[in-house]
Amino acid sequence: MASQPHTRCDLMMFGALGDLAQRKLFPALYQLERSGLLAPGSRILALARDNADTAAIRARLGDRIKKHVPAGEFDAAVLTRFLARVDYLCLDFTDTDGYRSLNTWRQDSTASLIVYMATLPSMYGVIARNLRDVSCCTEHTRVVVEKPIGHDLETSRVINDQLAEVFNENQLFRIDHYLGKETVQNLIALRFANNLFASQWDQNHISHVEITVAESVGIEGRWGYFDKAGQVRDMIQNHLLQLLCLIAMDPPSDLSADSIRNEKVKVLKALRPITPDLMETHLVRGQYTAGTSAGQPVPGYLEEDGAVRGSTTETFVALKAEIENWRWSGVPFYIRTGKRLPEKLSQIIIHFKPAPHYIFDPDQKHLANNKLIIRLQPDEGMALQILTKEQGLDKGMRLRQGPLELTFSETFDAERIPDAYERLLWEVMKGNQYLFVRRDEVEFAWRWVDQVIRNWEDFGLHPKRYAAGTWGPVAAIAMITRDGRSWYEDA
Ligand SMILES: NC(=O)C1=CN([C@@H]2O[C@H](COP(=O)(O)OP(=O)(O)OC[C@H]3O[C@@H](n4cnc5c(N)ncnc54)[C@H](OP(=O)(O)O)[C@@H]3O)[C@@H](O)[C@H]2O)C=CC1
Ligand SMILES: O=C1O[C@H](COP(=O)(O)O)[C@@H](O)[C@H](O)[C@H]1O
Repeated sequence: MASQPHTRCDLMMFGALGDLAQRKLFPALYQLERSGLLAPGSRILALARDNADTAAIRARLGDRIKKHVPAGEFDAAVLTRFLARVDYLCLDFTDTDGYRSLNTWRQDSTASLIVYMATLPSMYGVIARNLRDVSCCTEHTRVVVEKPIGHDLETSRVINDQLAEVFNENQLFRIDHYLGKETVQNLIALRFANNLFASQWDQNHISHVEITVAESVGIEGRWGYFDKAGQVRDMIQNHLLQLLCLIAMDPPSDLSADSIRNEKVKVLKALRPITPDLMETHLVRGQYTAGTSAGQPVPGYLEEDGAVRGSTTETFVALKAEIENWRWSGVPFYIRTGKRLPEKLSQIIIHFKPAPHYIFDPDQKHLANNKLIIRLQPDEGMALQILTKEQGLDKGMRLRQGPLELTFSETFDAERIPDAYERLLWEVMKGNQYLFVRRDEVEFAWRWVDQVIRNWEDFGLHPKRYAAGTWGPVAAIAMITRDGRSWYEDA
């Protein structure tokens, strides 16, 4: 991370007492303070509808920050310094007149204004219009909005239109927090700084790609939200498709936001629809039943707090995505993501094709594919599985598979890996949009996801059960096995 604070900012945090703000955003702002990256004079206005004063809200935020920041990174003096920047205003976001107090807080401040909408997407348009009506924003105001943008293409267009009534696209910072993860950004460095990979990155050299984003947690008290979304809307439409784009996109001509986003859009446009005739071979939906997590018994999805009996929402999905373009023709991207899987693990495996002519022991031919394993979380790093000769006089030319290994925490010691939200907030402060999602990306992703959902509904594809603590329904294993492959498991 750059070591200089950027320009002075006034940050308005709508939804300051909500789950995201308390668990992620304020701890991330605290970390920026700790790293000396909040410019002197930068201020934060916490906005929520609790009737409380600034002192009470500072105390509450202090408690939450202490709870969510690792003990070794907590410093009472930093917290005091940080909380001194925070003011609180009680506001119902629908109350237009109440917004005049925002101008009082700004007091003709010349600091850059950042508006963070950490609240329900149905509020985004309301907040935007109210800010405009009291003249609280200018064409320089930066606006951060959270995912999901809508429930489908149509509703996302409504939200995007409402935002566009007030703000230009270059003012909008649509968050996909996976883009803020250090290792996700590393995909760009890996692919475009190393000619070794750049020259091998296509259907001539790669047989298939696997993307796994597994979570061990269940619904975590968000059943009401999650049941309307499901794993495809909650994870595939945004995080997983963004990962796929970063792996599959053509080289951008530079690192500017639009160069990168143009290339990602081309990938989204080239995704093959999963039509009804492909439902049984390309898509598996799952829902967890009671099982275990970290050795403890856990309830099934339909037994969680707030659950409604009979829900057919998926908590797991595995799918085979195909990209219909020159580079990726014939290279399936196997994607799986789910809740209550055995561990938290996000990784991408690039499976290279074998050498054109094999001259070693036929019994070892199954070893012949090189693999690049990119570990996004935890234990961030990369490993290239290569073949070498077994050591020893009696071994002849027996092959052995082993990794060329790069574990970031061991190789680049001491550097703490910043949380995604720290990075993203820092980029908003700098006004850099390259880690944020442009409107057409959101809409092309919805277009693809909408047809997947429409087709499974028409087809009647119900979720298959899997016990909490397992790797999803067996059908997900069958899907890849049918193609003569298997999900990568670390030996
Ligand atoms: N939580 C998470 O881990 C993640 C959340 N997100 C997204 O972030 C956004 C916020 O999510 P989350 O924090 O979980 O949601 P919460 O419901 O916890 O927070 C939303 C906040 O908005 C407030 N709010 C709603 N309507 C009004 C209003 N009219 N006036 C004033 N305040 C209002 C709520 O206040 P009140 O309590 O008084 O109703 C609440 O504090 C959502 O878009 C969500 O999809 C994205 C990724 C992960
Ligand atoms: O956006 C979301 O992401 C989290 C997973 O994020 P991670 O950084 O912990 O991998 C997921 O649990 C949540 O359902 C989803 O809304």
